[in-house]
Amino acid sequence: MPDIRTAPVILGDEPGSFPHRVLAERHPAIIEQVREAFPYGPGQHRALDELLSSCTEGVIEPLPGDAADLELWRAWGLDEYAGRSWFDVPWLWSESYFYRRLLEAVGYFGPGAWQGVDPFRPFKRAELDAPETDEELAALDALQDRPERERADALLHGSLWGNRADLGFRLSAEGAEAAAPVPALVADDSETLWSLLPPSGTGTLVLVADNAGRELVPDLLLIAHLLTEGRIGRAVLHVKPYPHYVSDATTADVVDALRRLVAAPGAAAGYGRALWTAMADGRLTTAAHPFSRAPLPYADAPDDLRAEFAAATLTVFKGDLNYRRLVGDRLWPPTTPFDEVTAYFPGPVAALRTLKSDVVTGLTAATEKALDAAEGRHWRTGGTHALIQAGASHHGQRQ
Ligand SMILES: O=P(O)(O)OC[C@H]1O[C@](O)(CO)[C@@H](O)[C@@H]1O
Repeated sequence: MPDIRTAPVILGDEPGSFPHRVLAERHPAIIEQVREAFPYGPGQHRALDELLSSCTEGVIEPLPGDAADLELWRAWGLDEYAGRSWFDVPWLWSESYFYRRLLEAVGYFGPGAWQGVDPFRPFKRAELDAPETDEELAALDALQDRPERERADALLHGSLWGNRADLGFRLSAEGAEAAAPVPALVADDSETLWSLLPPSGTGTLVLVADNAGRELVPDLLLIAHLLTEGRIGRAVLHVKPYPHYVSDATTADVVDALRRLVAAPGAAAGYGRALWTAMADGRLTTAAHPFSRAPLPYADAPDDLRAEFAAATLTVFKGDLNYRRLVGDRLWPPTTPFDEVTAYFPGPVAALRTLKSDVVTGLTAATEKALDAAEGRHWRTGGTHALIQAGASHHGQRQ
């Protein structure tokens, strides 16, 4: 039985490793991509230049003394990590702080005319407007006559594989969508997941969203189905209070996705209208908790958030980043039981995630062996594999 207290926290300090490449290559690429997407002024260009040299060869700088979230970041470890190399602190922390600094550099926090302008909006919009989104929505028409469980499974898989459409990930994994995933699902607890949401259910689903655009649309379709079919009475969609990790969904992205759905032809509009009505009568709400963008695992969630998770019938975490935060961003032996690493979680919990970083738990030894033999380490980060994990047995104990 793997010792869950000793799995090493992932750092970005090993040249050639996946986390190192994200810090050394992806972050500079994101800076340039954002710079090119907007007619920024000289102050913003200067700030982006400074961020570029800081994150590649400098150290972690503290936040400005008047930053509204300074105290939050200090509580999240800023005092401990300021002055150290971006590569030597926990990778999750380093990445999350990079996005905080990027928003700062483009004037997102103001004051000034650029306050609140999402630097990732053009990429999110392009994805929502893409012909692939039309195709995915049109496919809903053929689903309408199928039995409920079949529709539920199709929408669950749509939400799961929608996670492959993450924009930041595409910067360095072009072609992942076309690759043949073998085996596609490395763990499949969908029976457990459905048993937690029986058709006669009236409970609350908390869905901790990941990316906007082509991931958020199928997430919303899944929620619409669960509400309409009475598998849940309420849903709370957790989004980020600020733009984060390139394509993470904010409330503005939920609005864009809902408007896209109601304007679509065919069955898609019906899902959109059902969601619109559910928002109006309170069965669907969005939440943007500050901890959603914390550089920390969910084991450190504050009491109000833990209470919300404890009260939910099921909490579903979407995507790679949320998975890292749910199980802890550590190099677990892949056979470490999912139930064990989520034992701290205060309620039933599930994860829908395509694999885009080294963290993984809950595999059988045979699956791990087959994947290693076929692909070396690539299966962990290539985005061609996915998992559905669910656990109902938990003790809610803090680690
Ligand atoms: O959008 P997702 O599924 O959370 O994936 C984002 C992932 O991309 C990365 O930025 C690089 O893999 C990870 O840090 C992060 O876990």
